[in-house]
Amino acid sequence: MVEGEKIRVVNGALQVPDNPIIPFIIGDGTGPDIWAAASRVLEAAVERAYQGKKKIVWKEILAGEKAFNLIGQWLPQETIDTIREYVIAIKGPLTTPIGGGIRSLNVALRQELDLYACVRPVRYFKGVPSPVKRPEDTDMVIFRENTEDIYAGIEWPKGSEEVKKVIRFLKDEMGVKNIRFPETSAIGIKPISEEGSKRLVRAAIRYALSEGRKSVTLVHKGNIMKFTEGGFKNWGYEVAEQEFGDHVFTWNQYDEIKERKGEKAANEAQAEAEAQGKLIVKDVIADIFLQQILTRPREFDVIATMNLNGDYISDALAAQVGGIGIAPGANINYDTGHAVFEATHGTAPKYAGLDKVNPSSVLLSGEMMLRHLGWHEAADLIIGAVERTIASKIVTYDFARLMEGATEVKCSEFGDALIQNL
Ligand SMILES: NC(=O)C1=CN([C@@H]2O[C@H](COP(=O)(O)OP(=O)(O)OC[C@H]3O[C@@H](n4cnc5c(N)ncnc54)[C@H](OP(=O)(O)O)[C@@H]3O)[C@@H](O)[C@H]2O)C=CC1
Ligand SMILES: O=C(O)CCC(=O)C(=O)O
Ligand SMILES: [Mg+2]
Repeated sequence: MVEGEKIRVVNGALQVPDNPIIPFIIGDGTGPDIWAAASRVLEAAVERAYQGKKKIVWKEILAGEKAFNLIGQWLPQETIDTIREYVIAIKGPLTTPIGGGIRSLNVALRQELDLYACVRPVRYFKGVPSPVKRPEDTDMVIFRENTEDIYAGIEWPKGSEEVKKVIRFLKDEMGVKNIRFPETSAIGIKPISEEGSKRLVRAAIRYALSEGRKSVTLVHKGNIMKFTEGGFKNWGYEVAEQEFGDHVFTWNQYDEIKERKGEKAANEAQAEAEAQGKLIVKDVIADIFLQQILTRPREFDVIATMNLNGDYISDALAAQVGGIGIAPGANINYDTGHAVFEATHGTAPKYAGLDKVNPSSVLLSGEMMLRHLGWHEAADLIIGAVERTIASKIVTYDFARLMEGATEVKCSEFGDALIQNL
């Protein structure tokens, strides 16, 4: 019998008791190692911040290999129902086989619970080894659409009756002539909707305004995928202009002024908007964006993008501030209040059970969770502990191999060091 109380959503706001029950999924591969270390740090931070007045009551829920081995199901309905009931959860990584087998359980959870925003902050901790000269210039928050795009999993394999039917339909009824090798093509579908795009961009803009961020950049490949990724860009500007009015200035507005009054007037309008502290909503094509985050990261702040772009961008940006070992995230539905916190990285199978990898990503996902609950004091303690531990050069293998004079410690020992530094 688990003691504790449920978190509730009342009139759109989270009501967090002092002893909230928080379901967790331990995860596959390195999941058990990082969860063991991170959960101890989270508990210690809460204890230190509130001296027993607040306490998390963990409730394990099953998914992935553990669920399959115990009850023969990869993602039990009970797990989804429990997260729905308890509102907030945290999870370790889950394995997805490549080229066949089950579809991603991570994606399934996001879709089942309609956790439409994958929020991944990317910030630098002093002392972390990085491949770029000024890693501190990278300070961005990715808002990745989490329920649509090719992650909808609508695809058919080469040679199947289904793919033959789809190709026949495309050729005979839709007049499609440019499937280069129809006999040997697999086909996938990319749904991108106005609702899905708008709710994601809306969340990104609200976040940017509430956090005093300077810009939201819509990242897309709308030059090639005109109606899907191009639609995302257009709907993004629409939501910015129609719903946030005077609080924003968009590059769409810039273009309109430029067309009517010339470039000088458009530049002046943007400069005035910036001087007034308005949020700049701009867009960039995804390929050049991947260059510019390296060459001029200071120009980017909050990023709003679709599912696949967001997946690539998350790992690329994580590298700039020290890698996937220190890359947290959250999957959030801002309308229902449901949120599942999880690291950006996967199961890192070659390190499973070695007590080796960096637990910081799942720990910092927990730190995001504490902030989400309004437990800022405990969250601040964790940030301080990460800063101090890295400054003392006590680090896991991923940082140690790139640092001079570092003491390499195990995953669990890094957890111990963090607790000492709380
Ligand atoms: N949300 C989720 O649950 C996710 C699940 N996955 C799944 O995970 C599985 C493995 O995916 P893969 O592509 O190998 O990606 P992973 O992120 O699991 O691992 C790739 C590499 O990243 C580094 N890494 C990962 N985690 C850590 C950590 N905690 N500390 C330090 N370094 C770390 C390691 O680098 P190095 O080798 O340099 O030491 C590792 O070999 C797949 O089944 C995939 O589908 C993937 C992403 C997210
Ligand atoms: O579901 C998976 O296996 C991969 C997910 C992923 O890469 C991500 O969420 O960033
Ligand atoms: Mg990924």
